[in-house]
Amino acid sequence: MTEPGDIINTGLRGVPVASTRICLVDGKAGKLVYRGYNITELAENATFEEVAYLLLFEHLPPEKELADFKAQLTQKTPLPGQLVAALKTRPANALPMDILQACVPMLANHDPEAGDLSREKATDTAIGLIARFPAIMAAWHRIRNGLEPLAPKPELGHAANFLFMLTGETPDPETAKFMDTCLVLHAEHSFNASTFSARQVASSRAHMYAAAAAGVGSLSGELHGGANARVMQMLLDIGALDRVDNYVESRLKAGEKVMGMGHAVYKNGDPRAAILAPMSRQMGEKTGNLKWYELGEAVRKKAAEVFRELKGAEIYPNVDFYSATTYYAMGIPIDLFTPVFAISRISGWCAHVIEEQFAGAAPKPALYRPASEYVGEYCGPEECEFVPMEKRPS
Ligand SMILES: CC(=O)SCCNC(=O)CCNC(=O)[C@H](O)C(C)(C)COP(=O)(O)OP(=O)(O)OC[C@H]1O[C@@H](n2cnc3c(N)ncnc32)[C@H](O)[C@@H]1OP(=O)(O)O
Ligand SMILES: O=C([O-])CC(=O)C(=O)O
Repeated sequence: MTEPGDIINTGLRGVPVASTRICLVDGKAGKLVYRGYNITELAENATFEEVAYLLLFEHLPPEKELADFKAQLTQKTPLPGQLVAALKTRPANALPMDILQACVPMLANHDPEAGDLSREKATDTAIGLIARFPAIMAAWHRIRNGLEPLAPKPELGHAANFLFMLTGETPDPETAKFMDTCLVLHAEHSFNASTFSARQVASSRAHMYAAAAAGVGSLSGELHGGANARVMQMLLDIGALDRVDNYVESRLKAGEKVMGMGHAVYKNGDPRAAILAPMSRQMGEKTGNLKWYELGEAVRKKAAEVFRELKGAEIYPNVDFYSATTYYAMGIPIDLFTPVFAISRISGWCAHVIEEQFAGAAPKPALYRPASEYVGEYCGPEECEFVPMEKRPS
């Protein structure tokens, strides 16, 4: 309950609700840091497996620990047969993010220790979820196309294996590297909506699977991870450079959003977009089709110009803007763009669940329970008197 004069922070923008050692998002400086390491350094030098390890275990892995971690990922990747059988009963037009979200509690069903709330178990479940998210999405894509799921190849890295399990072809090293970098860039982002959802569920001491399923649901929305698919749909709708100005102007003037632009925290640009932009161009060059990169650039410039005119402020592309054209050039189906985000972000969610439940920095995490202002009805000055069914107006 609120008191008169209380300020209502819809969206909790800028309201600190926890301390975290996992990630710094510095909106003013346009800086992103995972456990002390700048994202630019990580994108250039680290693999997704190293980053996932860093997020979960709080340090970069020495060689042997990384080898063990990769072996655990490979060992945990195969899906329970009954889960694959269940996927075969789903309608082919089911949304992939719904499929992914539904599979998370199914994995819990097949884990006899799901209810073990120890830190060791949470870490083990985390590795299992990181291993299986790509397997679930690749299996689902093949099943909906009438194909059998594929087992991973132990000699491939996480990113390359996802592409292999999806397409049945081992990706070329450059494409595999780009996908790996995309996974590094999407792994973590402090208290974004999906991570907050996962932490909020974990704060009730629910298990890792319950928190991860909440994360998937939150990420699916078009204002969050779902924006990458919406960016590509927008570019396809526009279709040609000479239609960009009209499309962007009419959208912004009607008070509608240009997807992939703007950010709740970065007001001077998203550092991940700066890394992804050249990757999107290079993937376009590699496939001999720069059309979507160039169309994106035209949208970005026009949106910034019209936004400045309308609001007197700058707007920049976010991580979802260039990942869209990068994935499209890689041949990833549009409805799998957001699942690719989830395949990476599961590592951040898991690190946050562990922090929330076992490793919180001071002040110690608490069950999330914000307040709300009641603006509903009373019947006069008092609560309403209960009306029996026969006396209610029809
Ligand atoms: C991984 C991620 O989740 S990154 C974000 C992915 N989402 C998108 O790309 C969807 C498009 N972008 C947006 O909707 C927004 O930029 C958000 C929700 C991400 C962040 O919004 P915020 O900056 O926190 O706040 P807010 O919604 O108040 O934006 C400020 C103003 O800019 C406008 N604005 C922000 N982004 C956009 C946009 N992409 N297109 C048009 N207008 C926009 C808002 O409508 C608002 O206008 P108003 O003051 O007249 O109401
Ligand atoms: O932090 C946010 O609000 C959204 C975001 O960029 C992310 O989750 O990667």
